[in-house]
Amino acid sequence: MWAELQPLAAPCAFIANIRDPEAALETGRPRVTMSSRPPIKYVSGMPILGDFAENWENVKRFQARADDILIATYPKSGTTWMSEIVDHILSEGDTVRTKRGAIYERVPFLEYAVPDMPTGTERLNLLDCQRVVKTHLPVEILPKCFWDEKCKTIYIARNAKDVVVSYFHFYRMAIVHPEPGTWEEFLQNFMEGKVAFGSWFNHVKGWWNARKEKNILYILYEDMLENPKREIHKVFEFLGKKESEDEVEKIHQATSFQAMKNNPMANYTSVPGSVMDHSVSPFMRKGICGDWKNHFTVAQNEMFDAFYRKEMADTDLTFRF
Ligand SMILES: Nc1ncnc2c1ncn2[C@@H]1O[C@H](COP(=O)(O)OS(=O)(=O)O)[C@@H](OP(=O)(O)O)[C@H]1O
Repeated sequence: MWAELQPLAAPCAFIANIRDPEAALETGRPRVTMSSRPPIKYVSGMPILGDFAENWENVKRFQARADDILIATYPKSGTTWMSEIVDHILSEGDTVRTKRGAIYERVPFLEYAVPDMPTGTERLNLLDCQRVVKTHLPVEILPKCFWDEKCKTIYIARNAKDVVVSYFHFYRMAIVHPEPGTWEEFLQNFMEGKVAFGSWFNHVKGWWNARKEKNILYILYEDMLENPKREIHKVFEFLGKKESEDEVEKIHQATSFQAMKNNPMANYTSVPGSVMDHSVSPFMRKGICGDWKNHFTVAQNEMFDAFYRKEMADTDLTFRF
């Protein structure tokens, strides 16, 4: 299945390696066979996709490198967008390089594990160039090696209401998740932190607090929507790279919602249909702020707001909806 993905123009050695999943397999990982919609399991008290849980030992054993750049998010908060931006910055205008592989190959997902595909750690271990690592882990569960190595970390947070809507549609289309149930049920599970990667509230607050001590650039999805070039400048500066207006403009164009939606290297259409079904809901769905208004009823909104006020009472972190 993996070998059937589209050919790549690959200046980076790892791409050739990851086309051969057998060569990439880590010793000791049990071979899991595809069962659609495996149930959620728990690791370190956090709900996680069943197949990811089975691979957890490899995540714990992962070795970060000092020049790794970590992109951390709660799911559906702009991870892919920021991944594309960072890969463009590191590629210094080389548009062949930014097309060398799908986004999950260029920026592997640390804890990723689904049957018959290389795991995130397998992909990362094979990279011989500077690595950009994606993770959805809450700050308290992130492997300590990232802090030991003082890796630069970019955290992107998005308002909870748009996240839960985006996540609901993602659960529907990405069949490695359990059934989402009805919208009402999913919203309840989200509020109770029973969806994969747990509580949005703890996630965004945990990383917000960690930024006081660690090397973390904390970015809001809504700020990226409002002024993408301003936020791209911030990323350049954080990574210690000099930029020209022309470069920023080119990255802005290449990472717009429409450009990424049309880019098979960014839009996840190369993922096997047994993992993501874009006919149910495309990965690049709407990319806006405020779509929650098309999903929440008035009663759901009032209930959510009351819960939100309680959960966010102990933080100065604020969002635009
Ligand atoms: N360039 C750009 N501009 C604006 N919005 C964008 C962009 N790229 C991705 N997106 C939107 O981000 C949502 C997916 O989030 P993630 O990439 O974090 O998803 S994942 O957790 O890694 O699966 C998902 O949001 P929704 O459209 O609301 O579902 C994507 O459409």
